[in-house]
Amino acid sequence: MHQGIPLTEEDRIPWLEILQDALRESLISGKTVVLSCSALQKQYREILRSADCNYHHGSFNSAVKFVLLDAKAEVLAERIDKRAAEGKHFMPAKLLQSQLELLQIDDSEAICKVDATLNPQALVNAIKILIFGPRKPIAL
Ligand SMILES: Nc1ncnc2c1ncn2[C@@H]1O[C@H](COP(=O)(O)OP(=O)(O)OP(=O)(O)O)[C@@H](O)[C@H]1O
Ligand SMILES: O=C(O)[C@H](O)[C@@H](O)[C@H](O)[C@H](O)CO
Repeated sequence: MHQGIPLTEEDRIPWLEILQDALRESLISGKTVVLSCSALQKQYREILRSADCNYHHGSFNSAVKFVLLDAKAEVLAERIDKRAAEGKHFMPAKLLQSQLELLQIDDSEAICKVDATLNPQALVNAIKILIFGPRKPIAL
């Protein structure tokens, strides 16, 4: 990617399988974890959902939940350019288009979307509500 060449399926699958193992370990030990991963395609997300030993392929009902940090291409391009200018990241902005072309979200997956232009704390709050539901008022 650093050289401006997108990854291939063959590059991604073994990596996703390593992530699946890491998620499975966390699920088995009862830990709640956040995994940040592009998981652009439905088939990639299925690999991660299968970290839940009870997962039935295609049911989308897994202990592994997905949240899409949703932003327009222009916002993403601006952020990538800024990062590249600071020399902080391996991915050149010219790879953004191929990433967006690969991003495939199927409505039936019911993936939670949050507006990635919110500030980080507002994003965390929104994600917590989507995953765990609203906080219950404390009974007096
Ligand atoms: N909510 C936000 N508001 C404003 N800027 C943000 C926000 N989230 C991220 N950014 C900026 O966008 C850039 C990318 O953010 P970050 O490195 O967290 O993304 P990432 O998805 O983890 O990236 P990658 O997977 O490519 O490493 C950074 O310059 C960061 O400061
Ligand atoms: O599968 C891929 O093509 C990669 O995981 C990418 O998605 C990037 O690494 C990411 O966009 C930058 O963080």
